[in-house]
Amino acid sequence: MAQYSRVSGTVGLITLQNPPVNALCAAVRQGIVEMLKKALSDSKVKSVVICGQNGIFCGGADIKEFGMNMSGPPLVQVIHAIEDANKPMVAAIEGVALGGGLELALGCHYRIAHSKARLGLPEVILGLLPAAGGTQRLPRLIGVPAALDLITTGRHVIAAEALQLGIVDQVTDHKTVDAAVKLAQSVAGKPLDARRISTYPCARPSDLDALFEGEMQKVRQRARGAIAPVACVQAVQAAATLPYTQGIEREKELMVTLFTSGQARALQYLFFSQRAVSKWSTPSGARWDTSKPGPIHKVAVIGLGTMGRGITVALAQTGLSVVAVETQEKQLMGAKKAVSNMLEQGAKRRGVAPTLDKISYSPNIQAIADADLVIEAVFEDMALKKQVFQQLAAVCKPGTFLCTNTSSLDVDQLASQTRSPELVVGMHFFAPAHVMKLLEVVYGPRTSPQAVATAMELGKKMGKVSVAVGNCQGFVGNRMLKLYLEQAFFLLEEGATPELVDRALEEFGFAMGVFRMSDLSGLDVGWKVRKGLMLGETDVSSGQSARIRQGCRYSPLGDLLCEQGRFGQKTGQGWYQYDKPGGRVASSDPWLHSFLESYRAKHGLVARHIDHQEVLERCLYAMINEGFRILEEGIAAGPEDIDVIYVFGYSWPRHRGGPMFYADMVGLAKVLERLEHYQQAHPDVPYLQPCSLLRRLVASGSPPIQRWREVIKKPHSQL
Ligand SMILES: CCCCCCCCCCCCC[C@H](O)CC(=O)SCCNC(=O)CCNC(=O)[C@H](O)C(C)(C)COP(=O)(O)OP(=O)(O)OC[C@H]1O[C@@H](n2cnc3c(N)ncnc32)[C@H](O)[C@@H]1OP(=O)(O)O
Ligand SMILES: NC(=O)c1ccc[n+]([C@@H]2O[C@H](COP(=O)([O-])OP(=O)(O)OC[C@H]3O[C@@H](n4cnc5c(N)ncnc54)[C@H](O)[C@@H]3O)[C@@H](O)[C@H]2O)c1
Repeated sequence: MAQYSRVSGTVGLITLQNPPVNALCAAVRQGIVEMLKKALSDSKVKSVVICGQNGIFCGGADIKEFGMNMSGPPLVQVIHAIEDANKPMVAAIEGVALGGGLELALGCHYRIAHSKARLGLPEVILGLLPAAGGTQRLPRLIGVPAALDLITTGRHVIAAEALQLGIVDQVTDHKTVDAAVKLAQSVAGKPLDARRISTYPCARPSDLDALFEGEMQKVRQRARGAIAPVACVQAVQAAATLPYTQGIEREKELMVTLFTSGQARALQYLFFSQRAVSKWSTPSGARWDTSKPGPIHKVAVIGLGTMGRGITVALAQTGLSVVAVETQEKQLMGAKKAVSNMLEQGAKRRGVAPTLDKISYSPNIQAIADADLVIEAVFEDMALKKQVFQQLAAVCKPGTFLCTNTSSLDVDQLASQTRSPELVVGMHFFAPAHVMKLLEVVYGPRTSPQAVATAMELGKKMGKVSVAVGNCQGFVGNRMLKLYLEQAFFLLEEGATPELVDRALEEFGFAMGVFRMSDLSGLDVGWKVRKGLMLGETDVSSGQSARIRQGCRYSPLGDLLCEQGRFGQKTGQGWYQYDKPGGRVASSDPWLHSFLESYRAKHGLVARHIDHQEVLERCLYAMINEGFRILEEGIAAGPEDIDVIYVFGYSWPRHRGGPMFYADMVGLAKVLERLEHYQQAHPDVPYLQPCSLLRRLVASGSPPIQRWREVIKKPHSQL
């Protein structure tokens, strides 16, 4: 777990050994203490280097230990022992020094990093703070403003920036351990008092109070209810205002609060879920570790509207050759300009050269003949997409993977237009496609394991968090979203306002409530989909109410707004009003309120008081119930898949872990009880009927989310 050797005669070398990232588990901490004793008691050793095996210094505390009883020496004490050492201690940083790993390095008297190394204190992303002295040492080393930035955002810096900030003393392009040994030799015997960071005074900017007040305001606004960023500011404030020993006590006190919070559990669950989804499997037995992706060098994109443009940018940024096809001349011209702009802006931000030469454009589908993979992104129209897939089958070379970016249409129907349905797979990107991290990879019953593996691998290369899901209407994300939106419409019918619904959801942690979000994405998008499903038009001849479609409750409110030309921000009016078409600042619209009143009067609806709790329960539990159906049908392999989709694709607040994790936190019995309540109150909404998987989980004693898969797998007859 930690190895000791003597190198170059006088340098003790302690190597952390805990693959894959040398996390500081109990055995590693114990190992460091023992090896340090050895080094300090070896009279031949004049200085000591600490490094990590396999080119990685240290990924921090062992996150897997957090849910368990902690044993072994506490990290804070291990780091104090290093700092107190009477021989120079040098950290040789390769790969990463993150969290506790960087804190360990800050306990050393000198730090040298490889030029490609990344350093950071990302604890805030796990709902924690750097509690092994990081909040006290970093501000003393690099100043309060820079430390606040790193600790509250958790961002990683590369070695050059670390050097500039003063976190490391040297950067090397050569073998880091060799350079560290040289440094260790050069400082042997030198006094160490001025090298112990905990003894440094913390430089206080003159406007300290104003600085912390401003930072606190900024962080609270960004945090949307997350408590860790706020605690990070409080801990740094302690560094700036208290002596080190008191500061470290404050750090611990704040950490205990965070450590035992549901938010830290949610964020750590998300950390492992994000990694777990890449280890995909399908009900037919295909798996990530037995399915080999096909080689992809050239990708074609068909249709250069909103999505096609973003996908083209994301592919070119990955370094792949792209052939982009658009049949409308004007769209093609616009796309060329827009894609080039996006690439140039992105390259400027990242300090690299734009990859414009990776893309060729054509109005002709024949241009894609030698592509290895095609992503279709034409209008959401089944007839058109079928036609495009027939063309693809005729034009593409044998073995080309054919992907669709459809957001809800049946991938199997498209596969059936081709001679090789096993090569067809959904690649559902989210807008804007070059920014949003989520990719749903949609497999049908005939999709080959290789096609899934290829789409997942391509997503990974593009920097996406890819989740493999089964084929059904709306897949996972949009299928659940539909019910969330519908409940919000029903709440308006029953007496709520868009402002009330949005406030409840924003207080919960969503960046935007459902109505502000709809205005941003355009009300016409959902209207088109509903018309496609024949939900958006009243069949007057049937004599049925406009509020009943296909035998179930339906709210035509969104359709009525679209019929008035109110498409949201793009037209300057939607659920809110804007100062001009394209305006971004939403304000309440008296027209909308009187429209809702007349609508209710017309349909004999009496407005009642609706509180935030009901908004959350109606919108979120309806969606969660659908999540259980999705799990029961095997459309998603586990709750982690759904939660990752919601956090990365639908801005679900990260500190709440995702909808299924939230259900676990609330308590499955409570979710079931409230769904039963709402189902009785709204018998015309069949999907409020609690899903049988939810009932089975409650009947099995509501096991924690990590054990749901066991219940999902059990045949229903065992109820
Ligand atoms: C009663 C209450 C008392 C409370 C008292 C509280 C006092 C507690 C005092 C504790 C003091 C600790 C203080 C410290 O400040 C806390 C921390 O250090 S938290 C950890 C901070 N570090 C991180 O957040 C880094 C996380 N990791 C990464 O960002 C990346 O993994 C990486 C290191 C950049 C590597 O990325 P990749 O190469 O892409 O690889 P993967 O991400 O796929 O990871 C590979 C594999 O490793 C697992 N893993 C990674 N990091 C850790 C880790 N820190 N601990 C455990 N496991 C880790 C990862 O899960 C992958 O495994 P898999 O999931 O695939 O099996
Ligand atoms: N817009 C979104 O937020 C979003 C998000 C995820 C998925 N999607 C899906 O992505 C697809 C595209 O959506 P969009 O919003 O980019 O549409 P869009 O209307 O912006 O663009 C579609 C483009 O396809 C072009 N086109 C039509 N027929 C063509 C053909 N035969 N060959 C080449 N080009 C053709 C059109 O000229 C147009 O430029 C749809 O399936 C949609 O459901 C959209």
